[in-house]
Amino acid sequence: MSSLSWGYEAHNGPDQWHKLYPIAQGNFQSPIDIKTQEVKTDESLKSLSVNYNPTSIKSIVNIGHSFQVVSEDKEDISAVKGGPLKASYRLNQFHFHWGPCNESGSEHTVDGKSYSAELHLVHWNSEKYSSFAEATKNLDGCAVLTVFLKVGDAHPGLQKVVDALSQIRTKGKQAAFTSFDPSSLLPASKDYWTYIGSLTHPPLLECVTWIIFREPISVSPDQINQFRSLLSSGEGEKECPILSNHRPPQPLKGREVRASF
Ligand SMILES: CCCCCOc1ccc(S(N)(=O)=O)cc1
Ligand SMILES: [Zn+2]
Repeated sequence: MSSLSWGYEAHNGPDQWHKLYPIAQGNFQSPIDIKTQEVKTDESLKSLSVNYNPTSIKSIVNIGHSFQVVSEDKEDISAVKGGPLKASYRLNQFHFHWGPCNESGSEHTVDGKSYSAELHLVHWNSEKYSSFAEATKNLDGCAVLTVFLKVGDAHPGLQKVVDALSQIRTKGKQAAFTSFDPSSLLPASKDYWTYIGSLTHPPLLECVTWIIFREPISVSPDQINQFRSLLSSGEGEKECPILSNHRPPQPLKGREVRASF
């Protein structure tokens, strides 16, 4: 596997990543299985303060192994603070992870249960660092808000994202995507679990405060199928759909998982 070609298949997937990214076998890797009987309720955890401004959302891009909705992060337009966070963390992008069928696809699991997909809203500590890339080099650099997706009724907020996917079917394609409020993708309850971990694909840097909402949002089978219609192949190449882009849970290595509820 060359450093440029990591992926999610047998020859270049999660079991191979350690060969080029030894931190894959580190002590603060993500995702994890959340064992609800072992989490510790922390009364001192504050409520999360999520302040997203739709004007910060700029574009949607097919990055080959997934797609991202990119937020303008030159200033604190959309940010999160409070909860376990000691600073304001600026929204950089959000993306999803999914699998080939609805029985699996999330990265984090709860008591061994997978959800069909998982939303990651990626933020970086704009009080201490000057860019996302710089923040990823520090344990307190990043924060990822995570929402589980389960199949059921269609999600109205997600449909705007799904409708844009037809413009970015092949790897490298991007399209304007504006005036979208990422808060529309958050569940009603703000109960969450939190722990310290890593980026879930290379470079797998251990720089993330994970904040995982307990309540999933419902999406329709067709909405998730639209994710699977994205291609990892470029325009004019043999079509290769992105059917799976989730890393399995990693060893907890003694870390504590706290609950806000
Ligand atoms: C220094 C460049 C890093 C590029 C990669 O950035 C990432 C990688 C993984 C995640 S995730 N699945 O853990 O939310 C978020 C952002
Ligand atoms: Zn992710």
